[in-house]
Amino acid sequence: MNRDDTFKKRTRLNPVILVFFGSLVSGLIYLGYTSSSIRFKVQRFCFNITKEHQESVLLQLPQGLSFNQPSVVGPDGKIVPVTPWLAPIVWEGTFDPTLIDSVYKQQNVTIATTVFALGKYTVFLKEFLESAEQNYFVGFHVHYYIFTDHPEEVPDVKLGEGHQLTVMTVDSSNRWQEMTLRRMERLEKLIESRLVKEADYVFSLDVDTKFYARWGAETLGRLVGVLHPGYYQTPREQFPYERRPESQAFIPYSEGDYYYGGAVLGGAVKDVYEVAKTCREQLDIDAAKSIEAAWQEESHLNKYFVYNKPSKLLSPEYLWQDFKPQTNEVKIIRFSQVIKNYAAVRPNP
Ligand SMILES: CC(=O)N[C@H]1[C@@H](OP(=O)(O)OP(=O)(O)OC[C@H]2O[C@@H](n3ccc(=O)[nH]c3=O)[C@H](O)[C@@H]2O)O[C@H](CO)[C@H](O)[C@@H]1O
Ligand SMILES: [Mn+2]
Repeated sequence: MNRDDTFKKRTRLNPVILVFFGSLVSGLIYLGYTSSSIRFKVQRFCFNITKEHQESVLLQLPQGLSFNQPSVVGPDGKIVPVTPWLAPIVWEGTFDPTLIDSVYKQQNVTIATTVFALGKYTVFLKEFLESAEQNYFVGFHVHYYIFTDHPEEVPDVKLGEGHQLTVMTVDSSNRWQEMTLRRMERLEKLIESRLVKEADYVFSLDVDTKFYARWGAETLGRLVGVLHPGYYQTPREQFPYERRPESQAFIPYSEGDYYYGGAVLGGAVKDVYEVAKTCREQLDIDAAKSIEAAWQEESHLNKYFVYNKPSKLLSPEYLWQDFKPQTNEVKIIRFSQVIKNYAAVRPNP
């Protein structure tokens, strides 16, 4: 058969093939409109594409860009509910708790929560866990991972439905700075070994804290940081960012929008992994040069957030300090640092 014959054969076959595929396609379209299961699959497929797209948008910023510092409370005393890159700032009154919980319940999400209690900090666990059980993601799947060098001191707190706790025994350190900054490395490893399979979202929280009010699905997002209660009305050149250029956490006086607290870091497992891994790498570079940033991992977290913007910010309602009097703009204190005697709980000054 020469090339011409093949060509003729193909052209002769074409109408048959066309009719066949034509009926197949119209049949599928018909089924698509009549069969609910196919329609459901088509809808799910489209939904996944949209979701994937929205969730993967990284909010990166080049270094050296000049921009004005945004305010958190306006001159009229009113709260500002959004950042200049259009991320929500979660305040009381900006969300409907029942509605937002229902939205995330549909997705059957699991929230991993890492808490470090090394050395004498195990004393904070009881109040932390008891108050969390009253307020923190009530009715959701929550898995606490308690990292400690004293597993026998983890209190037996009754957990609500869907909540579970795993004790992770780790080596002791003799410097408090070491305990706080190694959280990044331990979080990174935990995500690699377990959380990728066990959770959708993860929060890393300070243990010297207490919940006073609801903390629910309004805090979920791709990458979540909290505004530090001590600096949300401070000019950025006075932020306690690391200012020595030798440190990887260095931020120039003309940059940075907010000062974030190291006590809360959260988001989707994959996005928090990027933060933990990057901060751990930067901490390692600093350690090799014998530099420790002003506020350890909090300084590195702030550096990360200046150039990789969080997709959601929690207002200081989500990180207060018990010694700080409540202010007008803060209608509800949800989570707060308890008053601690530094000399009594830390192993070194
Ligand atoms: C409110 C807030 O944002 N606090 C941050 C701030 O001071 P803080 O005074 O809150 O630091 P901190 O003493 O609470 O240490 C941070 C956390 O490390 C753990 N820990 C620390 C010491 C110890 O002996 N055992 C132990 O388990 C524990 O989970 C504790 O909550 O700066 C720290 C870094 O310098 C962290 O970024 C804190 O999150
Ligand atoms: Mn603390």
